[in-house]
Amino acid sequence: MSVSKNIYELTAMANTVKKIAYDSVSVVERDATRAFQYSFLNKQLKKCGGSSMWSDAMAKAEAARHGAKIGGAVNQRRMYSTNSFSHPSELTPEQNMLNETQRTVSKDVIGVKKPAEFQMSLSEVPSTRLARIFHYGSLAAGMGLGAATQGIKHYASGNKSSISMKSLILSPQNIERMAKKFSKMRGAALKIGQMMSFQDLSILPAEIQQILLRVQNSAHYMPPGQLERVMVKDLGNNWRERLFTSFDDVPVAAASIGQVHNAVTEDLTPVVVKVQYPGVVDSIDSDLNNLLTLLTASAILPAGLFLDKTIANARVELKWECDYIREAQNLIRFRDMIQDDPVFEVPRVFHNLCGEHVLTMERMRGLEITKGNWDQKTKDWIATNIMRLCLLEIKHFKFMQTDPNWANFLYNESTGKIELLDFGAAREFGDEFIENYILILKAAIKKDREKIAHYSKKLGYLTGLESPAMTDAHIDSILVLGEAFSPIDNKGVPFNFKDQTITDRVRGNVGIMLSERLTPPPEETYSLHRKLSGVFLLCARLGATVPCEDLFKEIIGHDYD
Ligand SMILES: Nc1ncnc2c1ncn2[C@@H]1O[C@H](COP(=O)(O)OP(=O)(O)OP(=O)(O)O)[C@@H](O)[C@H]1O
Repeated sequence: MSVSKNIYELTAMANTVKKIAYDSVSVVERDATRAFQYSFLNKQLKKCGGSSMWSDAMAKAEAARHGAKIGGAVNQRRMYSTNSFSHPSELTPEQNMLNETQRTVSKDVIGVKKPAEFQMSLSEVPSTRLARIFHYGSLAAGMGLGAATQGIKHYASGNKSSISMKSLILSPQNIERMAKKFSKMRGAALKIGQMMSFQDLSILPAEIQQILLRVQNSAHYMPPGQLERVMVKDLGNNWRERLFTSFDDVPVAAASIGQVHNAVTEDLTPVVVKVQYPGVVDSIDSDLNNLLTLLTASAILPAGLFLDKTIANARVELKWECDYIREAQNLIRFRDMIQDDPVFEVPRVFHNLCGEHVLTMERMRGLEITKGNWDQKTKDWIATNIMRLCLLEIKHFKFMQTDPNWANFLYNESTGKIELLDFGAAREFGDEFIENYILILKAAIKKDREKIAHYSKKLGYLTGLESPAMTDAHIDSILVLGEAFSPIDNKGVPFNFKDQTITDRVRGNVGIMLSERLTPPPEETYSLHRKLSGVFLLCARLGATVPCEDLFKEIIGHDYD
């Protein structure tokens, strides 16, 4: 490949870099980023021996024009670049090597970084809209530069094969970059990660799955001053002395919307206090827009996902999650619904210790269900009950805790109960939706393709104008969903999730479903399917055998009544 071809590809790459960055950043950030790109790319191009498309003079002129802003950007970058949480042992040798390379490369640009380490670390949540735009903008620019650097290295090493923009964008360095930035931003970025990891895992590129996993395992929490401001605003001055016997400064969990502290009330009841990160609620809209631009402009997400609808759904759920008053009401409602159930426990809310951004509830003592070293019988019992609860939520409660994150289910060995957490995204389903959805499920367990198509149209899942291939793919995926519950498949034998291939087979149909679907799925199915697939994955993770057919018969019934 000739030098001019290399330069041509680099130019194209640079244009994409600019597009990603420009689409995502504000005007102020844009100027700084542009100057940044010019000088950096110019330097890299010179290093690899190609003739520079941005001459020194041009770079200098740009640098002079934007000098002050560049200085500001570099300083901010230096300041923010010291937060790191990934442990090198979590990464492959190649990733570690690449990270080392990235550190060397980034030295040129942003100053020296601290070595990566995994621990709960303090980091201020960017809380103003401008600060958040800066972070997304710098991420976009960083990713673009990362891609350009990789491309330059590729050609400079004498490699003549061409390389796709997508593989450059999804380089290990950029994955690391995104995981770190999303963890710092928290809020929308983290939540989207969580949502997608259950809902759309099968259709996301493996690299994105890797980011989501990393982001979910991150552990940043607010510095004391930021925490104090939120607490004073909601609970008043001297809240600590007035309301608690003790309050642990270091949280036990730092999640997407808030962090969770152990505390003890005045009457010595152990509680947890969930404190929301400031600015998270106000930035949902702009964060989501920035994320959407970043992911689509960089071609990271595949086309045809009805992404707008997914994001619109995420927007609603995120706003729910930030509404701690709504979450408290959900906790009370769910606690009431399961009060006679011998298996489940929902924490009690302490109204006098709550506010708009502070939610105090009874501290549960169980252990996350995937973390205990229990015998298979206990695991089967846990999985069976979680599946039972899911069917109860559909048929009887018409109200569902829709976040199937494994951390939201605890098993308390001493009480023999399963404790349920996180009702932020709990939601109601209308009678009509549930009625039609159940009819689809019933048709699925009877393998009645015509009825699946019929009720899918009624529910708005199909328009009736789809290609036969699309209709077949849709019906096949619904049939797969019903398999665990079907008397035809199971004949009274409990379903073994250890050997199931359900998730893989649904994945097989996804390509055609996405490219040929004419209408986005009904809004309710986003959270419902997230929950269902989460419960399936959970049962698989526990290697459980679950009498799904019996549970379905008992709770939902097999007949079209
Ligand atoms: N009542 C409780 N008792 C004990 N631990 C709790 C309780 N509530 C929350 N936690 C701990 O805090 C973690 C985060 O809480 P929760 O899931 O409610 O917050 P969140 O902001 O909705 O988190 P995420 O973004 O992960 O969904 C839980 O996984 C659990 O470890």
